[in-house]
Amino acid sequence: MQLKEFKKTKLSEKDLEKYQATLNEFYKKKTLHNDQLFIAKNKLLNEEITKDTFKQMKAKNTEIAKEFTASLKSTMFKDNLKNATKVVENINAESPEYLEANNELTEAKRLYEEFQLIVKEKGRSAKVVKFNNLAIEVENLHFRYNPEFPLVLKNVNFTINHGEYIAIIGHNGSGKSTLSKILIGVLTAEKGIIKLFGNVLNSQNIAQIRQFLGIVFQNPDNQFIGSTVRADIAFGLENKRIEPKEMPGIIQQAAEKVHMEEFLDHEPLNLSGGQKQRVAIASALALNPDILIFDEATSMLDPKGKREVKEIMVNLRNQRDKTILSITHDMDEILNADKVLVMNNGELVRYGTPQEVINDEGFLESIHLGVPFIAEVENELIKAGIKLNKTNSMDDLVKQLWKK
Ligand SMILES: Nc1ncnc2c1ncn2[C@@H]1O[C@H](COP(=O)(O)OP(=O)(O)OP(=O)(O)O)[C@@H](O)[C@H]1O
Repeated sequence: MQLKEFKKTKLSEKDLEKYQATLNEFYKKKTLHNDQLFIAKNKLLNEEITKDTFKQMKAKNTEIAKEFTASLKSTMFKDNLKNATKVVENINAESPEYLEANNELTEAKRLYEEFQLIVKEKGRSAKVVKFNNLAIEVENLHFRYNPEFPLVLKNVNFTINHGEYIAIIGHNGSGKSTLSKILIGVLTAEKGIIKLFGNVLNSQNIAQIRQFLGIVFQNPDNQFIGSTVRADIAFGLENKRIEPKEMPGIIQQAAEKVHMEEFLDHEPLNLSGGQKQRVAIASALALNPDILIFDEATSMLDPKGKREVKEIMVNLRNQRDKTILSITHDMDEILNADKVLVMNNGELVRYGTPQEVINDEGFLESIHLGVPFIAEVENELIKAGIKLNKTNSMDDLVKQLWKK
Protein backbone atom coordinates (compact mmCIF):
# COMPACT_ATOMS: atom_id res chain seq x y z
CA MET A 1 0.00 0.00 0.00
CA GLN A 2 1.14 3.54 -0.82
CA LEU A 3 1.09 6.45 1.59
CA LYS A 4 -1.47 8.40 -0.48
CA GLU A 5 -3.88 5.47 -0.52
CA PHE A 6 -3.35 4.83 3.23
CA LYS A 7 -4.17 8.42 4.09
CA LYS A 8 -7.52 8.05 2.32
CA THR A 9 -8.58 4.99 4.34
CA LYS A 10 -6.72 5.40 7.61
CA LEU A 11 -8.50 5.38 10.97
CA SER A 12 -8.39 8.34 13.32
CA GLU A 13 -9.10 9.33 16.90
CA LYS A 14 -12.74 9.90 15.86
CA ASP A 15 -13.04 6.22 14.84
CA LEU A 16 -11.66 5.23 18.20
CA GLU A 17 -14.19 7.43 19.98
CA LYS A 18 -16.98 5.95 17.85
CA TYR A 19 -15.82 2.44 18.69
CA GLN A 20 -15.68 3.30 22.41
CA ALA A 21 -19.20 4.75 22.23
CA THR A 22 -20.49 1.59 20.51
CA LEU A 23 -18.97 -0.62 23.20
CA ASN A 24 -20.38 1.61 25.93
CA GLU A 25 -23.84 1.38 24.37
CA PHE A 26 -23.52 -2.40 24.17
CA TYR A 27 -22.40 -2.53 27.74
CA LYS A 28 -25.39 -0.47 28.87
CA LYS A 29 -27.76 -2.69 26.90
CA LYS A 30 -26.18 -5.81 28.39
CA THR A 31 -26.37 -4.32 31.88
CA LEU A 32 -30.03 -3.39 31.43
CA HIS A 33 -30.90 -6.91 30.31
CA ASN A 34 -28.87 -8.38 33.16
CA ASP A 35 -30.92 -6.20 35.54
CA GLN A 36 -34.14 -7.52 34.07
CA LEU A 37 -32.89 -11.09 34.29
CA PHE A 38 -31.88 -10.54 37.90
CA ILE A 39 -35.35 -9.24 38.77
CA ALA A 40 -36.89 -12.17 36.88
CA LYS A 41 -34.79 -14.60 38.92
CA ASN A 42 -36.27 -13.15 42.08
CA LYS A 43 -39.75 -13.38 40.60
CA LEU A 44 -39.09 -17.00 39.73
CA LEU A 45 -38.02 -17.66 43.33
CA ASN A 46 -41.30 -16.09 44.47
CA GLU A 47 -43.18 -18.07 41.79
CA GLU A 48 -44.44 -14.87 40.18
CA ILE A 49 -43.28 -15.98 36.71
CA THR A 50 -42.95 -19.37 35.06
CA LYS A 51 -39.73 -21.21 34.29
CA ASP A 52 -40.47 -20.83 30.56
CA THR A 53 -40.70 -17.04 30.77
CA PHE A 54 -37.41 -17.03 32.63
CA LYS A 55 -35.81 -19.29 30.01
CA GLN A 56 -36.93 -16.95 27.21
CA MET A 57 -35.37 -13.99 28.98
CA LYS A 58 -32.18 -15.93 29.51
CA ALA A 59 -32.02 -16.78 25.79
CA LYS A 60 -32.39 -13.08 24.91
CA ASN A 61 -29.52 -12.31 27.27
CA THR A 62 -27.28 -14.89 25.61
CA GLU A 63 -28.07 -13.33 22.24
CA ILE A 64 -27.02 -9.87 23.46
CA ALA A 65 -23.88 -11.30 25.03
CA LYS A 66 -22.96 -12.91 21.68
CA GLU A 67 -23.45 -9.64 19.79
CA PHE A 68 -21.28 -7.92 22.37
CA THR A 69 -18.51 -10.51 22.09
CA ALA A 70 -18.54 -10.14 18.28
CA SER A 71 -18.06 -6.38 18.56
CA LEU A 72 -15.08 -6.97 20.86
CA LYS A 73 -13.42 -8.98 18.11
CA SER A 74 -13.30 -6.13 15.60
CA THR A 75 -10.06 -6.19 13.56
CA MET A 76 -10.27 -2.68 12.10
CA PHE A 77 -7.52 -1.10 14.20
CA LYS A 78 -5.24 -4.09 13.70
CA ASP A 79 -5.81 -3.87 9.93
CA ASN A 80 -5.08 -0.16 10.05
CA LEU A 81 -1.77 -0.89 11.78
CA LYS A 82 -0.93 -3.60 9.23
CA ASN A 83 -1.56 -1.15 6.39
CA ALA A 84 0.60 1.54 7.99
CA THR A 85 3.40 -1.02 8.45
CA LYS A 86 3.17 -1.98 4.78
CA VAL A 87 3.40 1.67 3.73
CA VAL A 88 6.64 2.10 5.66
CA GLU A 89 8.03 -1.19 4.37
CA ASN A 90 7.31 -0.14 0.76
CA ILE A 91 8.92 3.24 1.03
CA ASN A 92 12.56 4.09 0.50
CA ALA A 93 14.27 5.60 3.56
CA GLU A 94 15.62 8.37 1.30
CA SER A 95 12.14 9.30 0.08
CA PRO A 96 10.73 12.69 1.19
CA GLU A 97 7.59 10.84 2.32
CA TYR A 98 9.51 8.48 4.62
CA LEU A 99 9.17 10.68 7.73
CA GLU A 100 5.43 11.20 7.17
CA ALA A 101 4.91 7.45 6.67
CA ASN A 102 6.71 6.77 9.94
CA ASN A 103 4.55 9.29 11.73
CA GLU A 104 1.46 7.55 10.34
CA LEU A 105 2.81 4.24 11.63
CA THR A 106 3.39 5.69 15.11
CA GLU A 107 -0.19 7.05 15.13
CA ALA A 108 -1.62 3.72 13.91
CA LYS A 109 0.30 1.92 16.69
CA ARG A 110 -1.05 4.33 19.30
CA LEU A 111 -4.60 3.88 18.06
CA TYR A 112 -4.21 0.11 18.17
CA GLU A 113 -2.86 0.22 21.72
CA GLU A 114 -5.75 2.44 22.82
CA PHE A 115 -8.16 0.12 21.05
CA GLN A 116 -6.72 -2.83 23.01
CA LEU A 117 -7.30 -0.95 26.27
CA ILE A 118 -10.89 -0.19 25.27
CA VAL A 119 -11.49 -3.85 24.44
CA LYS A 120 -10.02 -4.87 27.78
CA GLU A 121 -12.36 -2.49 29.53
CA LYS A 122 -15.35 -3.87 27.61
CA GLY A 123 -17.31 -0.63 27.75
CA ARG A 124 -17.28 -0.48 31.53
CA SER A 125 -16.18 3.15 31.44
CA ALA A 126 -19.66 3.96 30.24
CA LYS A 127 -21.08 6.27 32.85
CA VAL A 128 -23.82 4.68 34.87
CA VAL A 129 -27.06 6.41 34.17
CA LYS A 130 -29.33 7.66 36.93
CA PHE A 131 -32.80 6.43 36.08
CA ASN A 132 -34.47 8.22 38.99
CA ASN A 133 -33.80 10.23 42.14
CA LEU A 134 -34.06 7.29 44.52
CA ALA A 135 -30.54 6.81 45.79
CA ILE A 136 -31.24 3.40 47.30
CA GLU A 137 -34.17 1.01 47.02
CA VAL A 138 -34.10 -2.26 48.92
CA GLU A 139 -36.86 -4.79 48.32
CA ASN A 140 -37.46 -8.06 50.06
CA LEU A 141 -33.81 -8.45 51.07
CA HIS A 142 -32.76 -11.72 52.69
CA PHE A 143 -29.26 -12.79 53.64
CA ARG A 144 -27.46 -15.53 55.57
CA TYR A 145 -23.71 -16.13 55.87
CA ASN A 146 -24.00 -19.84 55.20
CA PRO A 147 -26.84 -22.08 53.97
CA GLU A 148 -26.85 -23.82 57.37
CA PHE A 149 -26.93 -20.55 59.34
CA PRO A 150 -30.10 -18.60 60.19
CA LEU A 151 -31.07 -15.50 58.22
CA VAL A 152 -29.28 -12.39 59.48
CA LEU A 153 -31.38 -10.11 57.25
CA LYS A 154 -35.05 -10.94 56.95
CA ASN A 155 -37.28 -9.29 54.38
CA VAL A 156 -35.75 -5.82 54.63
CA ASN A 157 -37.51 -3.11 52.56
CA PHE A 158 -36.80 0.62 52.39
CA THR A 159 -36.27 3.53 50.01
CA ILE A 160 -33.90 6.46 50.41
CA ASN A 161 -34.36 9.65 48.40
CA HIS A 162 -31.23 11.30 47.03
CA GLY A 163 -29.97 14.01 49.38
CA GLU A 164 -31.30 12.44 52.58
CA TYR A 165 -29.21 11.70 55.67
CA ILE A 166 -30.16 8.33 57.11
CA ALA A 167 -28.86 7.02 60.43
CA ILE A 168 -28.86 3.23 60.74
CA ILE A 169 -29.05 2.05 64.33
CA GLY A 170 -29.51 -1.26 66.10
CA HIS A 171 -27.82 -3.19 68.88
CA ASN A 172 -24.73 -5.35 68.21
CA GLY A 173 -25.41 -8.13 65.75
CA SER A 174 -28.67 -6.64 64.46
CA GLY A 175 -27.42 -6.70 60.84
CA LYS A 176 -26.28 -3.13 60.18
CA SER A 177 -22.82 -4.00 58.83
CA THR A 178 -24.18 -6.91 56.84
CA LEU A 179 -26.65 -4.54 55.22
CA SER A 180 -23.92 -2.05 54.32
CA LYS A 181 -21.68 -4.83 52.95
CA ILE A 182 -24.52 -5.91 50.66
CA LEU A 183 -25.06 -2.33 49.53
CA ILE A 184 -21.41 -1.98 48.53
CA GLY A 185 -21.38 -5.40 46.87
CA VAL A 186 -18.99 -7.16 49.26
CA LEU A 187 -21.75 -9.64 50.11
CA THR A 188 -24.46 -10.88 47.78
CA ALA A 189 -28.09 -11.11 48.85
CA GLU A 190 -29.68 -14.52 49.01
CA LYS A 191 -32.93 -13.04 47.81
CA GLY A 192 -34.14 -9.53 47.10
CA ILE A 193 -33.39 -6.54 44.93
CA ILE A 194 -31.20 -3.53 45.53
CA LYS A 195 -31.31 -0.55 43.21
CA LEU A 196 -29.07 2.51 43.21
CA PHE A 197 -30.68 5.32 41.21
CA GLY A 198 -32.81 2.69 39.51
CA ASN A 199 -29.86 0.44 38.57
CA VAL A 200 -30.32 -3.09 39.87
CA LEU A 201 -27.21 -4.20 41.73
CA ASN A 202 -25.79 -7.57 40.67
CA SER A 203 -22.43 -9.29 40.66
CA GLN A 204 -21.66 -8.21 37.10
CA ASN A 205 -22.28 -4.49 37.38
CA ILE A 206 -21.05 -3.90 40.91
CA ALA A 207 -17.74 -2.35 39.79
CA GLN A 208 -19.65 0.19 37.72
CA ILE A 209 -22.35 0.85 40.27
CA ARG A 210 -19.64 1.56 42.85
CA GLN A 211 -19.11 4.86 41.01
CA PHE A 212 -22.10 6.03 43.04
CA LEU A 213 -20.59 5.09 46.40
CA GLY A 214 -17.98 6.41 48.78
CA ILE A 215 -17.23 4.82 52.13
CA VAL A 216 -15.62 6.00 55.34
CA PHE A 217 -14.75 3.20 57.75
CA GLN A 218 -14.46 2.98 61.49
CA ASN A 219 -10.71 2.86 62.06
CA PRO A 220 -8.95 6.09 61.10
CA ASP A 221 -5.58 4.32 60.99
CA ASN A 222 -6.56 1.68 58.45
CA GLN A 223 -7.57 4.06 55.69
CA PHE A 224 -4.29 5.60 54.56
CA ILE A 225 -2.21 4.73 51.57
CA GLY A 226 -0.39 7.97 50.78
CA SER A 227 2.60 9.42 52.62
CA THR A 228 0.97 12.86 52.75
CA VAL A 229 -2.63 13.99 52.94
CA ARG A 230 -2.33 15.20 49.33
CA ALA A 231 -0.94 11.87 48.11
CA ASP A 232 -3.67 10.06 49.95
CA ILE A 233 -6.46 12.02 48.32
CA ALA A 234 -4.67 11.68 44.95
CA PHE A 235 -4.53 7.89 45.22
CA GLY A 236 -8.21 7.33 44.46
CA LEU A 237 -8.09 9.88 41.65
CA GLU A 238 -5.14 8.10 40.01
CA ASN A 239 -7.04 4.84 40.25
CA LYS A 240 -9.96 6.46 38.52
CA ARG A 241 -7.57 7.73 35.82
CA ILE A 242 -8.44 11.39 36.34
CA GLU A 243 -6.43 13.74 34.11
CA PRO A 244 -3.30 14.74 36.11
CA LYS A 245 -3.86 18.43 35.38
CA GLU A 246 -7.29 18.31 37.01
CA MET A 247 -6.05 16.66 40.20
CA PRO A 248 -4.68 19.64 42.18
CA GLY A 249 -8.01 21.50 41.91
CA ILE A 250 -10.05 18.45 42.95
CA ILE A 251 -7.70 17.72 45.89
CA GLN A 252 -7.84 21.33 47.08
CA GLN A 253 -11.65 21.42 46.93
CA ALA A 254 -12.05 18.10 48.75
CA ALA A 255 -9.62 19.22 51.47
CA GLU A 256 -11.49 22.52 51.87
CA LYS A 257 -14.79 20.72 52.35
CA VAL A 258 -13.37 19.03 55.46
CA HIS A 259 -11.27 22.05 56.55
CA MET A 260 -7.98 20.20 56.01
CA GLU A 261 -6.49 22.38 53.26
CA GLU A 262 -3.72 23.54 55.61
CA PHE A 263 -2.64 19.95 56.13
CA LEU A 264 -2.17 18.79 52.55
CA ASP A 265 1.57 18.26 52.99
CA HIS A 266 1.34 16.67 56.42
CA GLU A 267 1.88 12.99 57.07
CA PRO A 268 -1.48 11.35 57.83
CA LEU A 269 -0.02 9.35 60.70
CA ASN A 270 0.76 12.51 62.68
CA LEU A 271 -2.82 13.77 62.59
CA SER A 272 -5.44 13.45 65.32
CA GLY A 273 -8.16 10.81 64.96
CA GLY A 274 -10.74 13.40 63.92
CA GLN A 275 -8.37 14.90 61.35
CA LYS A 276 -7.60 11.45 59.95
CA GLN A 277 -11.29 10.74 59.49
CA ARG A 278 -11.72 14.11 57.82
CA VAL A 279 -8.97 13.18 55.36
CA ALA A 280 -10.74 9.86 54.76
CA ILE A 281 -13.91 11.84 54.01
CA ALA A 282 -11.95 14.14 51.66
CA SER A 283 -10.54 11.11 49.81
CA ALA A 284 -14.06 9.79 49.36
CA LEU A 285 -15.44 13.22 48.34
CA ALA A 286 -12.70 13.74 45.74
CA LEU A 287 -14.23 10.90 43.72
CA ASN A 288 -17.55 12.76 43.81
CA PRO A 289 -19.80 9.88 44.86
CA ASP A 290 -23.54 10.48 45.14
CA ILE A 291 -23.88 8.26 48.18
CA LEU A 292 -21.56 8.39 51.18
CA ILE A 293 -21.62 5.55 53.69
CA PHE A 294 -20.15 6.20 57.13
CA ASP A 295 -19.58 2.84 58.80
CA GLU A 296 -19.30 3.76 62.48
CA ALA A 297 -16.94 6.52 61.35
CA THR A 298 -16.96 8.32 64.70
CA SER A 299 -16.92 5.37 67.08
CA MET A 300 -13.14 5.30 67.61
CA LEU A 301 -12.75 9.04 68.06
CA ASP A 302 -12.42 11.14 71.19
CA PRO A 303 -15.25 13.64 71.89
CA LYS A 304 -13.48 16.43 69.96
CA GLY A 305 -12.89 14.14 66.96
CA LYS A 306 -16.50 12.97 67.06
CA ARG A 307 -17.70 16.57 67.09
CA GLU A 308 -15.46 17.51 64.14
CA VAL A 309 -16.61 14.62 61.98
CA LYS A 310 -20.28 15.04 62.87
CA GLU A 311 -20.01 18.72 61.95
CA ILE A 312 -18.68 17.79 58.51
CA MET A 313 -21.51 15.31 58.08
CA VAL A 314 -24.07 17.99 58.94
CA ASN A 315 -22.42 20.39 56.45
CA LEU A 316 -22.66 17.73 53.77
CA ARG A 317 -26.30 17.09 54.67
CA ASN A 318 -27.10 20.80 54.38
CA GLN A 319 -25.74 20.91 50.83
CA ARG A 320 -28.30 18.21 49.90
CA ASP A 321 -26.32 16.92 46.95
CA LYS A 322 -25.15 13.70 48.63
CA THR A 323 -27.09 10.89 50.18
CA ILE A 324 -25.59 10.06 53.57
CA LEU A 325 -25.93 6.69 55.25
CA SER A 326 -24.44 6.55 58.69
CA ILE A 327 -24.24 3.32 60.67
CA THR A 328 -23.90 4.47 64.22
CA HIS A 329 -24.13 3.60 67.89
CA ASP A 330 -24.14 7.29 68.78
CA MET A 331 -27.73 8.06 69.73
CA ASP A 332 -27.03 11.80 69.73
CA GLU A 333 -26.02 11.59 66.07
CA ILE A 334 -29.46 10.38 65.03
CA LEU A 335 -30.80 13.87 65.74
CA ASN A 336 -28.79 15.12 62.74
CA ALA A 337 -30.47 12.64 60.41
CA ASP A 338 -33.59 13.12 58.30
CA LYS A 339 -34.65 9.57 59.02
CA VAL A 340 -33.59 6.77 61.30
CA LEU A 341 -33.58 3.17 60.13
CA VAL A 342 -33.75 0.82 63.08
CA MET A 343 -32.57 -2.78 62.77
CA ASN A 344 -33.31 -5.49 65.31
CA ASN A 345 -32.43 -9.16 64.89
CA GLY A 346 -32.04 -8.81 61.13
CA GLU A 347 -35.36 -7.03 60.67
CA LEU A 348 -36.08 -3.42 59.91
CA VAL A 349 -38.31 -2.51 62.84
CA ARG A 350 -38.73 1.26 62.37
CA TYR A 351 -38.01 3.75 59.62
CA GLY A 352 -39.02 7.28 60.49
CA THR A 353 -37.89 10.73 61.55
CA PRO A 354 -35.73 10.98 64.69
CA GLN A 355 -38.72 12.46 66.55
CA GLU A 356 -41.00 9.59 65.57
CA VAL A 357 -38.45 7.05 66.74
CA ILE A 358 -37.51 8.82 69.96
CA ASN A 359 -41.07 9.76 70.94
CA ASP A 360 -42.28 6.19 70.53
CA GLU A 361 -42.48 5.58 74.27
CA GLY A 362 -40.36 2.65 75.44
CA PHE A 363 -39.50 1.52 71.88
CA LEU A 364 -35.75 2.17 71.90
CA GLU A 365 -35.39 0.68 75.38
CA SER A 366 -37.33 -2.41 74.28
CA ILE A 367 -34.61 -3.18 71.73
CA HIS A 368 -31.82 -2.34 74.16
CA LEU A 369 -30.95 1.07 72.76
CA GLY A 370 -30.62 4.25 74.76
CA VAL A 371 -32.25 7.56 73.86
CA PRO A 372 -30.28 10.68 72.87
CA PHE A 373 -28.96 12.69 75.82
CA ILE A 374 -31.38 15.59 75.21
CA ALA A 375 -34.37 13.22 75.15
CA GLU A 376 -33.15 11.68 78.41
CA VAL A 377 -32.95 15.12 80.05
CA GLU A 378 -36.42 16.04 78.76
CA ASN A 379 -37.94 12.79 80.01
CA GLU A 380 -36.50 13.40 83.48
CA LEU A 381 -37.80 16.98 83.50
CA ILE A 382 -41.27 15.85 82.43
CA LYS A 383 -41.22 13.17 85.13
CA ALA A 384 -40.36 15.90 87.66
CA GLY A 385 -43.53 17.72 86.58
CA ILE A 386 -42.00 20.40 84.33
CA LYS A 387 -44.13 21.10 81.26
CA LEU A 388 -42.18 21.48 78.01
CA ASN A 389 -42.34 20.84 74.28
CA LYS A 390 -39.97 18.07 73.21
CA THR A 391 -37.17 19.39 71.03
CA ASN A 392 -33.96 18.14 69.42
CA SER A 393 -32.11 21.29 70.25
CA MET A 394 -30.36 21.97 73.54
CA ASP A 395 -30.60 25.75 72.86
CA ASP A 396 -34.34 25.44 72.41
CA LEU A 397 -34.70 23.43 75.61
CA VAL A 398 -32.66 25.99 77.58
CA LYS A 399 -34.86 28.79 76.17
CA GLN A 400 -38.02 26.97 77.23
CA LEU A 401 -36.68 26.46 80.75
CA TRP A 402 -35.43 30.04 80.98
CA LYS A 403 -38.93 31.37 80.31
CA LYS A 404 -40.43 29.41 83.23
N1 LIG B 1 -18.64 -13.41 58.72
C1 LIG B 1 -19.70 -13.83 59.39
N2 LIG B 1 -20.02 -15.15 59.43
C2 LIG B 1 -21.09 -15.59 60.10
N3 LIG B 1 -21.94 -14.79 60.77
C3 LIG B 1 -21.67 -13.48 60.79
C4 LIG B 1 -20.54 -12.93 60.11
N4 LIG B 1 -20.54 -11.60 60.30
C5 LIG B 1 -21.61 -11.31 61.06
N5 LIG B 1 -22.28 -12.44 61.35
C6 LIG B 1 -23.54 -12.53 62.13
O1 LIG B 1 -24.54 -11.79 61.44
C7 LIG B 1 -25.36 -11.09 62.36
C8 LIG B 1 -25.38 -9.62 61.99
O2 LIG B 1 -24.09 -9.08 62.20
P1 LIG B 1 -23.66 -7.62 61.79
O3 LIG B 1 -22.19 -7.50 61.94
O4 LIG B 1 -24.25 -7.28 60.48
O5 LIG B 1 -24.39 -6.76 62.92
P2 LIG B 1 -24.16 -5.25 63.33
O6 LIG B 1 -25.52 -4.72 63.60
O7 LIG B 1 -23.36 -4.54 62.33
O8 LIG B 1 -23.35 -5.38 64.68
P3 LIG B 1 -22.26 -4.38 65.33
O9 LIG B 1 -23.01 -3.20 65.80
O10 LIG B 1 -21.70 -5.17 66.46
O11 LIG B 1 -21.26 -4.06 64.28
C9 LIG B 1 -24.81 -11.39 63.75
O12 LIG B 1 -25.57 -12.42 64.31
C10 LIG B 1 -23.40 -11.84 63.49
O13 LIG B 1 -22.98 -12.76 64.47
